[in-house]
Amino acid sequence: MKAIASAPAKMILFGEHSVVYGEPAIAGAVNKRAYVEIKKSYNDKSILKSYDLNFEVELDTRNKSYILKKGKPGIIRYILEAFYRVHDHSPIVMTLSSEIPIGSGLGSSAAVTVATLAALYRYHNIRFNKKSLAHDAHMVEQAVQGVASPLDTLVSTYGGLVYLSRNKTFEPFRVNFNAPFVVGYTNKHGNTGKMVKDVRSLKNRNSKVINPVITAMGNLTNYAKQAILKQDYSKIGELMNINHGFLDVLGVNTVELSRMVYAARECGAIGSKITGAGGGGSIIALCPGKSKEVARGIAKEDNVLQVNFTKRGVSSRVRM
Ligand SMILES: Nc1ncnc2c1ncn2[C@@H]1O[C@H](COP(=O)(O)OP(=O)(O)OP(=O)(O)O)[C@@H](O)[C@H]1O
Ligand SMILES: C[C@@](O)(CCO)CC(=O)[O-]
Ligand SMILES: [Mg+2]
Repeated sequence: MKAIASAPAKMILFGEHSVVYGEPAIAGAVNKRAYVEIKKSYNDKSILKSYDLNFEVELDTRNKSYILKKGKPGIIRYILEAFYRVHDHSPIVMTLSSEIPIGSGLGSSAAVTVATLAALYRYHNIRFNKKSLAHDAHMVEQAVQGVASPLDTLVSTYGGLVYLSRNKTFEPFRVNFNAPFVVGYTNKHGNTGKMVKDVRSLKNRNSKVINPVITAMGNLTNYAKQAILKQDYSKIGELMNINHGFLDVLGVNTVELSRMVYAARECGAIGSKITGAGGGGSIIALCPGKSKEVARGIAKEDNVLQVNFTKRGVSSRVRM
């Protein structure tokens, strides 16, 4: 018997970082996924491995520890946190494969966490639904990162384009929003846990300056919600540019991200901004009628990822 699960990456359109302080955010699932398979091990060892990410770990479930046979511990921490919450001591082999660039602001950690938990629940025949899964995945991200909003794990679980409000209710957008975005990413990775902590200490050191910025980011997201409902691309673009400026204020911008953001605008994007935690990672550019030009402009020095929004969230099953 095998348990199989997959979950999508996400793109944050508005509200990264400010969402950690309870401000609203808008994000959508995209058609790049993380896939997890869990099956019984035929020796007494439990192994977690990924060919894509080039790691292999032997689990010591009784001591909640592990031996790293190959690769970097990074993303493994999310998988282990999920395992220790659900798994017993029975030996298994878990394989992860992922189409999502890691540490690039596209929610690789959330997708891996959601897919791992869903596969574990299937493997152990534990009842779950999207609400409980999104909650549990958020707990895992929070445990690993210290601080995390529920946004990434919600989007990865439910799929679609969603608005997370100030009181943490989340609403799917009822419009068919197919705005043409180009994603650019650098080879320099960000680390969400570190970026969130850096923003928090900047905020603590300069609260009277940074607190109003965070509130303004929330207000901006609410304007953006209206603009999306009206499919008003030029307003969305204008708000993306302002949002990028605020993220720069929070200190999560980098030379590479700036380079991509301005290259995109020069090539005809009507809005461009960091997406995700920053410190490396990705930008998104809204470029109606100019996608090819913008992709070419970014690709001169960085990488382009072709993505589309998807309604498909987590998916899981058991195969005999
Ligand atoms: N090559 C790698 N192999 C394994 N883990 C990695 C590798 N590169 C980065 N990591 C780890 O992967 C994790 C990525 O999660 P993180 O939340 O930082 O990024 P993300 O989810 O892709 O972006 P965001 O949270 O901004 O959407 C980090 O813990 C990082 O240490
Ligand atoms: C930076 C952040 O807002 C988004 C990371 O994709 C962190 C979080 O919401 O947990
Ligand atoms: Mg993450």
